[in-house]
Amino acid sequence: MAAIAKILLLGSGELGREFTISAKRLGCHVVACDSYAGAPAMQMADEAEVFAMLDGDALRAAITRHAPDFIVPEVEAIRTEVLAEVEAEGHVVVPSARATQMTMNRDRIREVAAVELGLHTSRYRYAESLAEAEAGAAHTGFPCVIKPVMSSSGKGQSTVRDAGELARAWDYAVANMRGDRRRVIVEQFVDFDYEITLLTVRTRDGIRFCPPIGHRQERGDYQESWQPAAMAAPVLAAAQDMARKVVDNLGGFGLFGVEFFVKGEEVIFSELSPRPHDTGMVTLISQDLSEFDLHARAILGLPVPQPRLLGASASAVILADRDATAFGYAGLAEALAVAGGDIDVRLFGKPVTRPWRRMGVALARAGDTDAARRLAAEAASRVRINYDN
Ligand SMILES: Nc1ncnc2c1ncn2[C@@H]1O[C@H](COP(=O)(O)OP(=O)(O)OP(=O)(O)O)[C@@H](O)[C@H]1O
Ligand SMILES: NCC(=O)N[C@@H]1O[C@H](COP(=O)([O-])[O-])[C@@H](O)[C@H]1O
Ligand SMILES: [Mg+2]
Repeated sequence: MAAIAKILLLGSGELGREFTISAKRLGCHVVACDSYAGAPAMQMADEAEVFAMLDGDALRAAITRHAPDFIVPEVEAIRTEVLAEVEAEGHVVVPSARATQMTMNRDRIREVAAVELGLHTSRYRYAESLAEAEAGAAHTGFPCVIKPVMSSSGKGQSTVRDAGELARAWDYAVANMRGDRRRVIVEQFVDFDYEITLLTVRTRDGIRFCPPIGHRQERGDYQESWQPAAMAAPVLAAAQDMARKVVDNLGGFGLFGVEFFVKGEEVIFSELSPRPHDTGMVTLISQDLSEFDLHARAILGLPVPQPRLLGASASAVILADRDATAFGYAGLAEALAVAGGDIDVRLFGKPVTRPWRRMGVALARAGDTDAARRLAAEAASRVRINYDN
């Protein structure tokens, strides 16, 4: 194999797809894995493997069969105990088996951040029953946010305004949690002014920060993001200091998406991804090196320069609204014709639609972030999904 490195990619969604493109440009061989065939990254990769990554035996078999130089998780739902075992046997897990274990479970990363590192977080309690959730809410006060400790993209998450809504939130969390732990975190609702993702790259030559990314979420899932987010210098410095502490604790090399809420001068750590972040897709148009390029370079031990911002930019998601296997796209030309800035679109090639499933993203670069957000939203709205059934 005349590749510079072999990568086993665990998870093959849109983030893995762009990462695969970045890694392949640098001469890597990529084996893309996920639980279904034809996943976005598989369409770009050298090889594909379909299996349940929470199945420890299947995961270990894939690692043994491919003997990769780097194991690169792309989703959280992975049998991370196996990653810890193979790391101990000499495999390289990106960024580290510890990082994947801590971030797969909200309670574990919360303990690292709030207890071990003493970072400022929202008030919280864990609960394994409705009665414990009620006690948790008594501790946080209302409103509070209930989330399964194992979930992502807002799945199973709800905001509870009063005690009467708790039972429904508990049931919803239990019904939508993944993995095998019936546990939720009850978090104080933070009435933040804005929230950011701070893309933080841990390289052999030290830490690099991308300019902060602002974003807006609905149903716990991201709708639009923009870069740079306007922040006072001391507030950004405080976030950078916290991000540095967390990624140094987790260890390894690669890019992390560290999430914060900001209220006035107060910076509240929320959570992080030890991998490229969905809100960071804006870097596909905003930076000379995207978050995917930075992740690839950091993993491979290549030089990682300070990323350069090319201009104020934004991303806006393109969502499906129903279940379908037969569908097509229209309006791409109209989207790319949006005037007033530089426009681009990514369609992920997902084989089926679901209500709210992210199928693509529109990107825009303009004079300022407000203009970029307007253009990205306009471009996203012009891409239509035509359902045949
Ligand atoms: N305690 C809170 N107070 C106010 N808003 C919150 C709180 N927790 C979560 N949110 C809102 O919900 C969004 C999603 O929450 P969080 O990042 O914890 O979920 P997630 O499922 O891990 O999402 P992702 O995987 O996309 O990062 C946050 O970005 C924020 O907008
Ligand atoms: N917030 C995490 C996130 O955005 N993850 C991205 O979504 C994919 C799953 O999408 P799907 O649910 O449409 O298959 C994941 O594979 C990853 O690329
Ligand atoms: Mg999040």
